[in-house]
This record gives sequence, C-alpha cells and structure tokens, in this order.
Amino acid sequence: MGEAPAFLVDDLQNEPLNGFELKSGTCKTTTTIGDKTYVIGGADDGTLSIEVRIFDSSLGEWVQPTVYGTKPLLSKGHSAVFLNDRILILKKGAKSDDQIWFLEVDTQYVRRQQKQLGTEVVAWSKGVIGNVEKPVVISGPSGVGKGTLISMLMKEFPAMFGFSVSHTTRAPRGTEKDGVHYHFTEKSVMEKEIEDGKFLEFASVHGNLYGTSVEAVEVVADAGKRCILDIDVQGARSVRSSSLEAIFIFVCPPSMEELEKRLRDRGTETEEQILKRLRNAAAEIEQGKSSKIFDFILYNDNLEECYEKLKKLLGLSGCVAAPPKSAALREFNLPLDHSVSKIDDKIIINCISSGLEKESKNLIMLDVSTLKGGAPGRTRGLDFQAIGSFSDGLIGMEKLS
Ligand SMILES: Nc1ncnc2c1ncn2[C@@H]1O[C@H](COP(=O)(O)OP(=O)(O)OP(=O)(O)O)[C@@H](O)[C@H]1O
Ligand SMILES: Nc1nc2c(ncn2[C@@H]2O[C@H](COP(=O)(O)O)[C@@H](O)[C@H]2O)c(=O)[nH]1
Repeated sequence: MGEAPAFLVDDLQNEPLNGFELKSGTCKTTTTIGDKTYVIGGADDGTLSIEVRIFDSSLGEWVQPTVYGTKPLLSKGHSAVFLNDRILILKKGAKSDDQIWFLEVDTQYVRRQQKQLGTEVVAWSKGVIGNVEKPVVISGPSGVGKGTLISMLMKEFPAMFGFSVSHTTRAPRGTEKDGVHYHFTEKSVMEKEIEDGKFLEFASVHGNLYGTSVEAVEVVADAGKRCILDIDVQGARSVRSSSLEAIFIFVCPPSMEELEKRLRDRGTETEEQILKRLRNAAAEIEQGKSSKIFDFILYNDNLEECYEKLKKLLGLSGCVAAPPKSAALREFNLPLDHSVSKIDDKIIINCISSGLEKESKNLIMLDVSTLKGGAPGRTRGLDFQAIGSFSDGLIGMEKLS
C-alpha cells in the first residue's frame, strides 16, 4: 500500500481510455479491470524495469503486488491491451525478441500464487512468436539410458531440440562441463533461488538437490527449439501439475540386472552411490508405470530400436533433419509511432512511418487466439501478419514470414 503521486491520481481520474500512455509523460499506461487499475511503466525511483502498481478503487488504496517472472526492461514506452486474464504489452523501440510481453493478472498460475501468499500477485511472461512444439519430459531410473537417447536425438536434430540444463548440487563427473551438462551449484545458493521462485521444479534425488530453473526452459524456447527435460519422477510430477504443457515419457530397463550392469559399466558412481541408485530404481519404475504422470512408456532394451520408437512418438520417423519452422526467428519491428486496437482475438497495430515526401502506414495483425504456456515460462503461439500497407490510398496484402 502507499501514497500515490498526485499527478498519477489526476491522470487516473482524467484518463478514460485503457492501454494508452498517461499524459504525465512517464511512459506509464493504465488498464482498468473491475475495481483495479493496473499502472504499468517506469517507477519513479530510477529502476530499469517496467514496474506495476495497482489502484483498488473499492478500497481507495494503492496496492504493491508481488511480481513473479523476469521483469521486462524499460523501453521508450509501450501499449497495453487487456485480454481476458492478462495484459498484452507491446514495447516501443525494443529489439524484435523483446517487444511482446504479457502481464498475467488473473491466470491459473497467478490465482494459485495469490492463494498461497494471500497477497495481490501479478506475473510477467515474455511472448514468443510462433508455435514451438510442446517440451518433452524424459524420466526413468538412473542408468536406463535417458542421456544416451537424448544425445542421439540432439545429434540427429540439432536445430530442432534444445536441452534444459538443470541445476544440481552433486559434484561434476570427469567430462561434465558447468553450464553444459548441469549448472553445478552450492546447496545454499540453490535453496535461496528455489525460495525466490526461480525454479519450475526441484527434487532431492539420490541424496542431492536437482532442479529445472524457469530460465533453463525459457532459453530453449527463445532459440525457437523444442525443450527436452531429463528429470526424475518427482520432478515430472511437479511439471505435470505446472502450467508447462509437455509430453511425458518414462524409460524402463529390460531388467534390474541389466540396469545394474549399465550403471556399473558406466563407471561414474562409487559402489555406495550405485547401490543407492539401484534401491531408488525399483520405486521409480513402480511409480513411472502406475502413476498417471506419463503419456508413454518406452523399454530401452535394444538401443537403436528404442531410439526409433522415441522418434516415432515424437512424430520424427523417417524425418529428414531440417531446421524447425521457428517463427521465433522472424523479425517483427514495432515502430515508436503506432496505435493499437483489438478486434476479437486479433490485435491490429497501425504503424506510421514518415518518409521524406509522404507518410506511409502499415497495418499489422497480431493473432492471440492460440496462446499457449505463460508464467512461469514464455507465452507461445503468437502469430503476426502484415494485413495492409497504404500510402496515397494504396493497400497491399502480404504475409510477413
Ligand atoms: N540400450 C542400451 N543397451 C546397452 N547399454 C546402454 C543402452 N542404453 C544406454 N546404455 C548405456 O548405459 C549407460 C547409462 O546410460 P545413460 O548415462 O544414458 O543413463 P541415464 O538414464 O541418463 O542415467 P542417469 O539418470 O544416471 O543420468 C551408458 O554407459 C550407456 O552407454
Ligand atoms: N527432478 C529433477 N531431476 C533431475 C534433474 N536433472 C537431472 N535429474 C535426475 O537426476 C537423476 C540423476 O542424474 P545424474 O546426472 O546425477 O545421473 C536422473 O534420474 C535425472 O533424470 C532436474 O532438474 N530435476
């Protein structure tokens, strides 16, 4: 709660239109939803990110919400459009991969956090152009061959898949590199980051802490790739109940004897660790097979055959490795001078650019009808089209991609 700067209260009383910048010239917008007015923009304390304050007219008070997610950096202004449960923010003069953001105000994720904290919560999620396929979660007991199968997939389809690099408190094995195989982390540091809400899931596995940070998944989505997560059953259960829609695959060994042989032959664990991992394997296999977490169960007996089955269920059988249809790589430059309107699930952006002799206008349509994901990760499924350009009365139709 707090005192509102006088000019903001004046602005709020005098500004009838949602989504447009306030007259105070501070690059703030207001969006009113019911009793609440969300004031979004640069804070007056010199912070570099876009801040959010809420004026609750039923209480006549300002509320400082708890803000989840990475905050977008300030730009030269933005437009704001309310879409059912979130506010679309279009940043002016930002780089093409930093223009579209969502401030979630009433999504399932936000409601859950609000219930837990008992305070007002909002959450930021960056928008990703295009429809990257659902992430793939692969689980199974230690030594079953998850890492081997994932390496084969990434080698054959390097442009299609990206690995979610987990955090762990265990020590690196001989050839493992920090930031590539894992982010090797101190327990106290990881525990603090978990407390700060930076992890999508985490679990204590074979005596160490492992976890998937929100950032690990976002980095892969930003590169326009399909994310692969190699996590244990507890982690898979947490992801299943999160807002990350994924395909869940459980890998089983042909027998416990073969699992033990693989673990021993790998030669990366001490005898004590091998025994611990084998003890845990029985329970993991039991849960993997019986719980409703997994969409598919794969038996990794013959490696090549198992790999072919994995490709088949990912829709890659007979597929020639090709670059993904990654719309995230498309350029979309939002000029400083534009106006925004909303028709159903379509956002119409009217871009005005002045040349030496004449002014030309471009109409861009941003389709938000098939949004997927969202906080605590990226919002996918955005598409945009140039629906017209006109100068001197000439109108042209063109698809941007
Ligand atoms: N189908 C298979 N037949 C025989 N050996 C296999 C097969 N699949 C994997 N392996 C071997 O088994 C060992 C364990 O495989 P891998 O490291 O991929 O297991 P993992 O499930 O990723 O284990 P962890 O969970 O401990 O990381 C490796 O030495 C690998 O080469
Ligand atoms: N819940 C999570 N489990 C994870 C994560 N990263 C890895 N793992 C699982 O841990 C075991 C052991 O891995 P190892 O590299 O020490 O052999 C294995 O089952 C992995 O699937 C994670 O981020 N979260």
